[in-house]
Amino acid sequence: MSKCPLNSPFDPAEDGAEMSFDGRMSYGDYLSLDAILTAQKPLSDAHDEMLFIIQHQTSELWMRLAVHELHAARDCLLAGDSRQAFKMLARVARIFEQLNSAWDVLRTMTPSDYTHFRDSLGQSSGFQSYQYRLIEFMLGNRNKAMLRPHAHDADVTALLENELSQPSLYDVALRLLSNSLPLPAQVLSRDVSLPYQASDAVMQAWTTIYQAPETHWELYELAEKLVDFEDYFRRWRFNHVTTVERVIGFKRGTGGTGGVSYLKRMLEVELFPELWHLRTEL
Ligand code: HEM
Ligand SMILES: N[C@@H](CC(=O)c1ccccc1NC=O)C(=O)O
Repeated sequence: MSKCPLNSPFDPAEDGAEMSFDGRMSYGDYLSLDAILTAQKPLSDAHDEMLFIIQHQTSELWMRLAVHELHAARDCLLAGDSRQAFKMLARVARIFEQLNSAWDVLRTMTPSDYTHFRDSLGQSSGFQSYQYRLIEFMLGNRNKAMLRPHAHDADVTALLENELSQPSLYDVALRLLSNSLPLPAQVLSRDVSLPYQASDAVMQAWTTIYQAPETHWELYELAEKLVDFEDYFRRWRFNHVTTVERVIGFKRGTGGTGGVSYLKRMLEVELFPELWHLRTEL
């Protein structure tokens, strides 16, 4: 007679599942779940504040991985290991795709829901996300004014300043490009802590790559990986500003900026300008 599953439920221990974790590392130990799952501390009674907190915390976790991958990708490019770097850049693009999908969850929060706890946020804002700023700095969108909200935190300031002292991912890409096609000295020895200025000579060089991809395959692949990433990054910015307009309209931001007007201005930022402009020339 076959056993009835309801009368004698399956015991995974019979299948070898470990059931005793006294003194042994468990799933929760390895992942530090005690710390992560007790880090949600709503300041109001509003139901949606939990959504808001978790949305931001998960975004910061994905950004942590993006920083890890971007660091490694830049190191690989500097060491001449482009293939590894391409893998990492592809992953960073996927991370941003993940962040883009996540807006759908936050968009279930209506303006009325948000007003129940917006005042509790004080003057805090995503504008003060140091990981977001680090990602922008790593990619090449460098603006020293963005250090100021972090002046109260010496460690974060040091982290961001250290990043500004190193060539950005795009600076490294241009150094690789210059190994195959000559670039002006002012591009290669620029002060990397300053914002990047688009250059005709760089656009000419990238245009040459795109006109004969098969003879410059690695540089072509690198360029397309960068464009692919910027494509996802632009979508993130667009999703953000659209969600913000939907939730707070044209109110000023808690961080003190004009809100939607500031975020719309950021939509115009080009991380890898020549890689977009060359397309008109092909
Ligand atoms: C209802 C949801 C949200 C609203 C109303 C909102 C609103 C705003 C506003 C108004 C700004 C401009 C700065 C200011 O004055 O505050 C801003 C900046 C920012 N927000 Fe959000 N935000 C939302 C969700 C998010 C989420 C989920 C993230 C993910 C981490 C995020 C990350 C950022 C970042 C990184 C900036 C700085 C952007 C830059 O400087 O280019 N925001 N947000
Ligand atoms: N800047 C938002 C507040 C906000 O969104 C926020 C506040 C604290 C922590 C993260 C936030 N998210 C993104 O800016 C606002 O003006 O309503």
